[in-house]
Amino acid sequence: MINIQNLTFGYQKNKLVLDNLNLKLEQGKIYGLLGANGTGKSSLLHQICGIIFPQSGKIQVDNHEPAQRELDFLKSIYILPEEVDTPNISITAYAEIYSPFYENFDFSLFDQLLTDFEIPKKSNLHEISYGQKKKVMIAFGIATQTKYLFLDEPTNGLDIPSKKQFRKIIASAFQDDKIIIISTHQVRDLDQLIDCILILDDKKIILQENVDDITEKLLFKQVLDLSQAANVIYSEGGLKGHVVVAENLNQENTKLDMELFFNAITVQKNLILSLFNKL
Ligand SMILES: Nc1ncnc2c1ncn2[C@@H]1O[C@H](COP(=O)(O)OP(=O)(O)OP(=O)(O)O)[C@@H](O)[C@H]1O
Repeated sequence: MINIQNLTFGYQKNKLVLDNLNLKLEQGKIYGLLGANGTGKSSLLHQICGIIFPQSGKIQVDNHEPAQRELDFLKSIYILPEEVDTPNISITAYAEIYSPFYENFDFSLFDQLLTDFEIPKKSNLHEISYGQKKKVMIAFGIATQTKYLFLDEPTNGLDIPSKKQFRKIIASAFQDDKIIIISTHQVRDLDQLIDCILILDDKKIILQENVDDITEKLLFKQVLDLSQAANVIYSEGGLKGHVVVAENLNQENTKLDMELFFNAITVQKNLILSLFNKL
């Protein structure tokens, strides 16, 4: 369980990045932390991990306060940073050196994930591409089997087949006792993987909704002509007509289009928040 109360943080005292942010996350869900560039997604994750510390407010991860950096807490959490910085050693050596910290590290799972990503484990970390490095670190993170797994922009640098593989790997590695947070502004990559969406905007989490609850209230569809859709909240025109977000007044069953939803909330923030009783 992660419980954040009135979290306030800034790199400079008079310039807050997060202001009185509240958030409660429960086990068994993959959360998508969405927000525009610079809204503070990484800063939030780094505070939950105890890498940087709040100015005020309280963060609780199970019975730990991250800023205390207790060993039991640090062992239960793995964060893949947005920028990966690796030593000049082989992948095998990396796993041997860094895995002992994680008592449930699964070497055979690590090998399997490297095979899935088509990366020879004898490769040197300085002699593979940025995308390949990122895949090694994703595989390492999953193999740690920590209760908390935070992935900051994990699909940056991954090619399209690898993004697809990433979604598959995360979905199959996920277990009910874990919390995964994937922070990104590349929302399209995460369709079908996320259980609950968190939107960070204006220094706060302005929306926390399960995907099922979003599609109960909103529908996402493609129409040739805008007159074919009622109660439209947001639309985008394209070559094949329009994609729309509309109020779901007749309990239609449609699939969440995360990118469209994110764009809609950027343009129609108050209207969408009011539908979710967040205003
Ligand atoms: N080390 C730092 N020192 C000072 N300011 C920083 C530092 N790191 C981030 N910032 C600022 O804090 C704000 C939030 O940055 P953060 O990296 O948390 O945002 P983000 O939502 O993760 O962005 P992105 O999507 O671009 O990765 C930005 O305005 C950024 O310029």
